[in-house]
Amino acid sequence: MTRLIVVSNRVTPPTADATGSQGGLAVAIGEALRENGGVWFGWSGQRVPEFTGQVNLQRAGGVTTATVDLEEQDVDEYYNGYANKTLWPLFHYRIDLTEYDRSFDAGYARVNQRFADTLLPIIQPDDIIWVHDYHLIPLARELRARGVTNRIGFFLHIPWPPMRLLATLPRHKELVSGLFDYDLVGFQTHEWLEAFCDYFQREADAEVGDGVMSAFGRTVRIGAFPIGIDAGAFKEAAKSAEALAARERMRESIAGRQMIVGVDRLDYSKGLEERFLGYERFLADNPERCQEVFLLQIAPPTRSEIGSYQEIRNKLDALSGRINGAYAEVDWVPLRYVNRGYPRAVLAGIYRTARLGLVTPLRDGMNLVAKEYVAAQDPADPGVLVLSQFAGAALQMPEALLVNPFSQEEIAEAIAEGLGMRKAERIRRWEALMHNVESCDVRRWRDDFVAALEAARLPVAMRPPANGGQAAA
Ligand SMILES: O=P(O)(O)OC[C@H]1O[C@H](O[C@H]2O[C@H](CO)[C@@H](O)[C@H](O)[C@H]2O)[C@H](O)[C@@H](O)[C@@H]1O
Ligand SMILES: O=c1ccn([C@@H]2O[C@H](COP(=O)(O)OP(=O)(O)O)[C@@H](O)[C@H]2O)c(=O)[nH]1
Repeated sequence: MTRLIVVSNRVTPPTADATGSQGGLAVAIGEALRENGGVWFGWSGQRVPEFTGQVNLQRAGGVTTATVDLEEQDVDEYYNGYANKTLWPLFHYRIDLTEYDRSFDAGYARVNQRFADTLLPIIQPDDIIWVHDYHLIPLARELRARGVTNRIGFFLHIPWPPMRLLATLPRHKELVSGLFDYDLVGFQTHEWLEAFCDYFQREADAEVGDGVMSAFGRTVRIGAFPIGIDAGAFKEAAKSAEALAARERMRESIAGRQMIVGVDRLDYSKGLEERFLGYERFLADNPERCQEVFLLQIAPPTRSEIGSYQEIRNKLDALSGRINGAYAEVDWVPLRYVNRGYPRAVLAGIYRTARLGLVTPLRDGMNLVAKEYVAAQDPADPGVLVLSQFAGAALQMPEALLVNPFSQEEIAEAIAEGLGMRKAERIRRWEALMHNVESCDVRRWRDDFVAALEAARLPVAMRPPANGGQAAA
């Protein structure tokens, strides 16, 4: 039987959910592998004085993980450096925050080589290999150089930037041409897929056909595969004992008010500063209503060794203090700003209690929180989703109140509209949103990608379309 090997920077076993520290990629991969078997390979998250290449195999929650520790310099140059100081801001259109440093390039190349060396003995002839995200763009090239002929697919969880932004990256073509060593390259949306094609057409005279692109003498399959959640499990999680306890706790503290909720890693791409300003505008514009409302913002710190993340945290500390200082009363604070993570079952209970889900990233590959908020709602009395038009999820969720997250006015108006929305309208919108969350779930994402990867070397006439989510996106 074909075995699936998933490779991502971080490997978070399913048991880690108790800490609430998972990002969306970890959540989605855990769910995908639990059913299929296979191995999840990547960094353990541990730092050691010297890289040994020793692989730690573990089985937890139905998933086999194979992890390696990285040395301090690797973490600095590869994870904090090239991945998160260079590629992350650049791919989220933030060239003002992008740092270019040759030592980062070297560390990034070294870790990709180390991943290839340690993964090599695990690979069996019929395995298909699925590589995730911007940390590992050169991995297929490294594996091919070591003689690996298995099918290898790549999925980018974050946006693909416009050509003119990508061109600001030193040696950009050298980096991204590595994607032609994969058999299939997938994106969250057609918008990112188009930007990808545009780059190679302009920079490498690529030819784009039906689900394929040719350049550098090679042809790669391409497609859009929007990631989803395990909607059924999340719906159930919202009714679990943990969720019920969270709802009870929230109900007491809400004291009859309407709760707005935001849940995001503390990342500048999530638009938290603009969100707080939009909410402040709502408070200023609606003095008669504001004490009936509060915003709960859950924002676990992330990548906190990086200066731009320390800066956004400082800004949000100051801004939340300013808003509460200006508006709070002895028995009410407008903004509950919480810098810690919660398990998803607890989040499910919190989402269900909130009248409004506020999801306003400035740029986001997909955004699973938007889908989780919808899945957790009570069908008979659902809340309203306010969603940034710049999240990948917006293409699939047009029934949300879509906003430009850079506009304080639009955020303030959407909050007012959402809080005042009549039940019939809330139900109508929620049913349409839920239909999409359920039909484009994490299983469909996995099945579509894996089927396209399995078929990647078939003659064109025998291939299924490599456009998994096209109809839904
Ligand atoms: O591993 P970290 O550095 O702590 O970051 C967590 C993850 O963040 C990013 O998630 C992306 O994937 C989500 C699922 O596809 C998507 O909904 C979201 O829009 C993306 O930002 C990152 O891409 C992952 O590699 C990280 O693991
Ligand atoms: O305290 C928290 C905050 C977030 N999450 C989960 O982390 C994921 C965030 O995924 P998303 O795609 O929204 O953004 P990312 O962090 O991957 O950029 C979602 O599944 C959240 O439920 C969590 O488990 N606990």
